[in-house]
Order: sequence, then C-alpha cells, then structure tokens
Amino acid sequence: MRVISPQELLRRALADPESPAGAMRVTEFLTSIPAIGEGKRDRILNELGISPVKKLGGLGARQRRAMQGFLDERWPEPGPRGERSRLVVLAGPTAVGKGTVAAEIKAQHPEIHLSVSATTRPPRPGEADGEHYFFVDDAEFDRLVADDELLEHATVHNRYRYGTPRRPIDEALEAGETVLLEIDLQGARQVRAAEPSATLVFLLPPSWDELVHRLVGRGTEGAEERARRLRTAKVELASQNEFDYRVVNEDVASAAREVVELVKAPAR
Ligand SMILES: Nc1ncnc2c1ncn2[C@@H]1O[C@H](COP(=O)(O)OP(=O)(O)OP(=O)(O)O)[C@@H](O)[C@H]1O
Ligand SMILES: Nc1nc2c(ncn2[C@@H]2O[C@H](COP(=O)(O)O)[C@@H](O)[C@H]2O)c(=O)[nH]1
Repeated sequence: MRVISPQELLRRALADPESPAGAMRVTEFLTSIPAIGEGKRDRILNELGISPVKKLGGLGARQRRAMQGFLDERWPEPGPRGERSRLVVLAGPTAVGKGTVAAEIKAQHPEIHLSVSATTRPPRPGEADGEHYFFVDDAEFDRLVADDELLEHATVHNRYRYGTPRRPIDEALEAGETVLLEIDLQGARQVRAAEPSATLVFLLPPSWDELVHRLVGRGTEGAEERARRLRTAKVELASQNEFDYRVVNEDVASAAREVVELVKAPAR
C-alpha cells in the first residue's frame, strides 16, 4: 500500500472538499501524522490559528498557507529528482557581506539557484545587467509590480526599489532546486508571509566597527548614502531574532559553508 504524505492528503482535501480527505477534521488529520499526539496537535493548531472544529477541505486561504508552510517545514517533499526543495533568504545589514557570501556559495555550489533581483538603482562600475541585477527604470518596476511578476519588493534604504522576479524562483523550486535570495529585511518578511516554509538566515558582522569599515572600504557610496545605509543597518540588526538562523561573516568561505550546511540540513 502506498503511504500518502500529509501534503498529498492536504492537496486532495483542498482540490475536493467533498472527498474523504476534505471531510476530515484538522484534528484527525494532524494525529494521523505519526509524530503528532493530541497535546502536540492542539499546540500546532493554536500556533497556526486554526480552530479544531475545522474540516481540512474548509480551510480559508490564510489557514491553507499556514498548514502548508507547517508541513513543508517539517516534512519537506522530495523534488522530481529526489532532492529537497528549499527557498532560502540571506539578509543582514548593509556591507555585512551578503553579496560576497552569496557569490561564494554560487561559485562553490552551482546547483544552488541564486536569484537575480530587479532594481531601479543605477549599476555600479563592473555590475552587469542580468548578472548582478536587472537594472530597470521606475516605469518598468511599476509594470513588474502591477503584473504580479515579483515575489516580493521593497524600497530599500528609503531610496531605490528592489524586487525578486517570481517566475525563475517558481521554476527552480519546481525543478527541485534550492533557491537563494539575497534581499533586505522587508523582503525577508514578505517571503516569510508568502512562503512560511522558507528558511531565513541573518548574516552578522563580527562587530559594528567592522561593518562600518567594510562599507567604507567598498568605496561604492558617498558619505550621505553610507549614513543612510547605516541607519537602516541599526533597524536590521534589531530584527535578527525574527530569523531562523544567524551566521557571523568573519571569513567569507566559512560563512558560505555555514549557510550551505543550514540549507542542506534536514528541515527542523
Ligand atoms: N568576511 C569578510 N571579511 C572582510 N571583508 C569582507 C567580508 N565579507 C565581505 N567583505 C567586504 O565587505 C564589503 C561589503 O560586502 P558586500 O558588498 O558583499 O556586502 P552586502 O551585504 O552585499 O552589502 P549591501 O547590502 O550594501 O549590498 C565588500 O568590500 C566585501 O569585499
Ligand atoms: N527586498 C529586496 N531587497 C533586495 C533585493 N535585491 C537586493 N536587495 C537588498 O538591497 C540592499 C541594497 O543592495 P545594493 O546592491 O544596492 O547594495 C541590500 O540589502 C540587498 O540585500 C530584492 O530583490 N528585494
């Protein structure tokens, strides 16, 4: 007999609320999962904000997302080639080294799909369109938003707009690939809301002074922009507890290895 995964049962329930899966109470559904007893079941329903009298086929949109996210996080399904699919967000304050660590991950692990964002920021010397960013004007960014082509988007440092093109992410996840997004705090929060199963990693500097040193040393921003970015950095650092994991970027190769280990680790 083929054992049906919890995700498959949920899919069947949502596809046909009149089916036996759809008519199942959420309580019955959760206790049908071997690791879940009655005490744990009630805690989970409470955390997910789902009433115990709900039927699986009668979950509202928010409840579906919450249940799906919960299942994906604890029992990730293998992709078509047997791999685990993961959406990973790498965030952290300006100049902590997110871009540098992401580039190292890409170099060492070409199997990890690194998202290329769209931005209204002008390119820095050496940045290539389509490689570092898709550099677009305000009108094109408006269009991307209006056409729902972005998974998340935000105005970062109160200045330029940045967003994650949705389609390449969906395609990579469907192919069973791990996808890495290097984005800001606002974007990380949006991804968490849209995809509760995403893994959120916060990159920390060894110290505040080192962060300032890296920002100045990069030499890509003038004094006013640096001050603006450091103001955001304080807000971002204060949010670090919202993230699933924190990694200190003392050394690029070690930080990249640590992030990859988290990504490849079995889901919590
Ligand atoms: N572990 C490290 N040790 C020393 N320097 C580092 C380290 N990681 C990154 N750097 C340097 O710090 C500077 C900032 O790095 P990077 O541009 O990757 O930061 P970022 O977090 O992507 O910044 P932003 O959010 O502003 O785009 C760069 O000059 C980079 O070479
Ligand atoms: N919310 C998003 N933030 C993004 C995205 N791509 C990059 N970023 C973040 O913007 C700042 C500034 O980047 P910079 O290249 O101008 O230094 C940095 O924190 C990036 O992580 C995105 O698609 N969405």
